[in-house]
Amino acid sequence: MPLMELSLDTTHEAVDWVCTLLAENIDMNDVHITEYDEQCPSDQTEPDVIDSHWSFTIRLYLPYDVHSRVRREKIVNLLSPLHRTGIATAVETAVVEEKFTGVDKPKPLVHRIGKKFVVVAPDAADESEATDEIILKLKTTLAFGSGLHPATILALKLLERYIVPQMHVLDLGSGSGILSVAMAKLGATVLALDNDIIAVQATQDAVHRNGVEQQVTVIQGSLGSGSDMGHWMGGEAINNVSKIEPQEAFDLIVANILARVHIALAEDYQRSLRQTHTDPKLLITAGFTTDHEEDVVTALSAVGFEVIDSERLNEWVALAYRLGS
Ligand SMILES: C[S@@+](CC[C@H](N)C(=O)[O-])C[C@H]1O[C@@H](n2cnc3c(N)ncnc32)[C@H](O)[C@@H]1O
Repeated sequence: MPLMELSLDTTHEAVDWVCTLLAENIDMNDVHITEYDEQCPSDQTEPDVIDSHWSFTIRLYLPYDVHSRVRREKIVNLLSPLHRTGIATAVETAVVEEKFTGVDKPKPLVHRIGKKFVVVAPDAADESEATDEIILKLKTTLAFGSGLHPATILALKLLERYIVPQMHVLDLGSGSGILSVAMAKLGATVLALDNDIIAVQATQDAVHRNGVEQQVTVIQGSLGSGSDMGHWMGGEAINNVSKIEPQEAFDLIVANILARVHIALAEDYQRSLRQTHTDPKLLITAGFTTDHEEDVVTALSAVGFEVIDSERLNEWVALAYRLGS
């Protein structure tokens, strides 16, 4: 039976967003994402700037029948705001006999991040990991964090430098669970908090899929005053959000979250880190662009955090801090 193929190109910043919109409406098994620039050698580490505006091609397939036009309209309408704001191309339509007519069948997306992380398809077979590789398997869900967004990439690059085995860490705003799984695979024990139930379920799925249940606890909750902040997309209050009181419990906190949340939680971060004789108290913040950097750093410096490292990709920035004693 013929298929209707819809395709569009999109950016690093928007690819998660496109997937989130699609996941709500169609079976993600019929969606294929390929990196735009396949010339990039697989052992190349992430560049600081991505030159090409378009980073990914997304193709999706629908049955070609009497309902196709309506289905197509729905998807085009869904994605048109992204096209209007210049972060996705218009949707192109073709009727094809089989998937990937006229193009090379995309290989499953394997995305290398930093020196160690490799994001693979959610159902990829368990292969023995090369000693220097850490495999992350993630299902596409409505939760943020496929590993393709710059903020996630930058957070992972800092985590691979600062996580050491036996650390106890907090992942605030765990989304898809990608950072929690990565930290567990680096040897940490993790408390993963998200105030959104969809993200909590996605994190639980990622934890099971990657076999790190022993190391990661997942709770629908937030840290201190973060529990009263409501949903990040709309701000409305959310029920059943547990409040984790800030008390000296963690060796490191990572939060890929909006700048205003980092600013509001500066004191809660500070009170949640524990003193050990040997290790510094560490914080990693991501989720904002350089225009918010000064405000975030000012708020965190005021409670004793000192910037010790950074990662940048286009206008996105992630910072690592040490808390002075
Ligand atoms: C940008 S996503 C990050 C997902 C993932 N950690 C990553 O790095 O890709 C931010 C997540 O924080 C969650 N979030 C936003 N505000 C929050 C708050 N006040 N407390 C807890 N979670 C929050 C959102 O639901 C969302 O899943």
